[in-house]
Amino acid sequence: MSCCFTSIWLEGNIASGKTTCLEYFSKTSDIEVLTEPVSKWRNVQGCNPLGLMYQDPSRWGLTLQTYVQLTMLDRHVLPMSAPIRMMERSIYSAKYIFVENLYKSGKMPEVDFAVLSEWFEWIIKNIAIPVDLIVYLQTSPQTCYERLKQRCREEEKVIPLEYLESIHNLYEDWLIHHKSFEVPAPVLVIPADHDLKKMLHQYEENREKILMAHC
Ligand SMILES: Nc1ncnc2c1ncn2[C@@H]1O[C@H](COP(=O)(O)OP(=O)(O)O)[C@@H](O)[C@H]1O
Ligand SMILES: O=c1ccn([C@H]2C[C@H](O)[C@@H](COP(=O)(O)O)O2)c(=O)[nH]1
Repeated sequence: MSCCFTSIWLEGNIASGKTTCLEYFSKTSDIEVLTEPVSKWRNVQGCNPLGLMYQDPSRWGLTLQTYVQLTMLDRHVLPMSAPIRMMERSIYSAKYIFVENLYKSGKMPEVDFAVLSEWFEWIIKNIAIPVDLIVYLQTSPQTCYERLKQRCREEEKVIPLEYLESIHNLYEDWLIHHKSFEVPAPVLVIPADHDLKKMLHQYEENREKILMAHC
């Protein structure tokens, strides 16, 4: 990343508290916050690829993940409007976590995985996607399961604990154990099973590390 701009990705399991964390940092001047375009994934020209994927992943996984890849890329290439950008997830986690999970669990046909993989490889080879720091909100799958139920997003009512465990394991292999894929920036791990008050305290404690990421 250039010396004037800092790009941070906020990664973590479903309902780990990413949006809540971004809301907190959005109050800081000089920080631009980009949330995941979930509303688009729930409504593209009147269709709901997120809901379809949860109902029938083998049929609709490719459809959703193609659209996720496009909309995340669109976020990554948006010109920055502040010196620091905090962005919820990335085109990398879409591929390394969610596509990988569909494929590994036998719910994405080999041909769909191959097409998505070639698209992804082309994108990261040909389009600059800068990142200075990855902040990983590390939670237990059980915590996410409870928060997910509390949030009560209609499409996600079918998600079992095992799904969150798979996503968790893929995140841990990628960002903690460095066992699966390239990690494109240093990782700051923030334990995130705590209540909101303690989380806000931890965000304050880590503020400098986050904001000075490119220095
Ligand atoms: N530290 C926390 N303790 C308890 N509930 C939380 C905490 N952080 C977030 N939540 C709640 O959990 C749910 C998921 O949080 P959210 O920020 O939307 O997660 P994500 O963006 O990672 O999916 C929301 O209902 C939110 O209010
Ligand atoms: O590549 C992706 C990214 C996200 N999803 C799903 C997972 C959740 O149901 C929603 C949004 O995630 P949050 O963690 O609540 O922000 O989108 C996916 O299927 N594929």
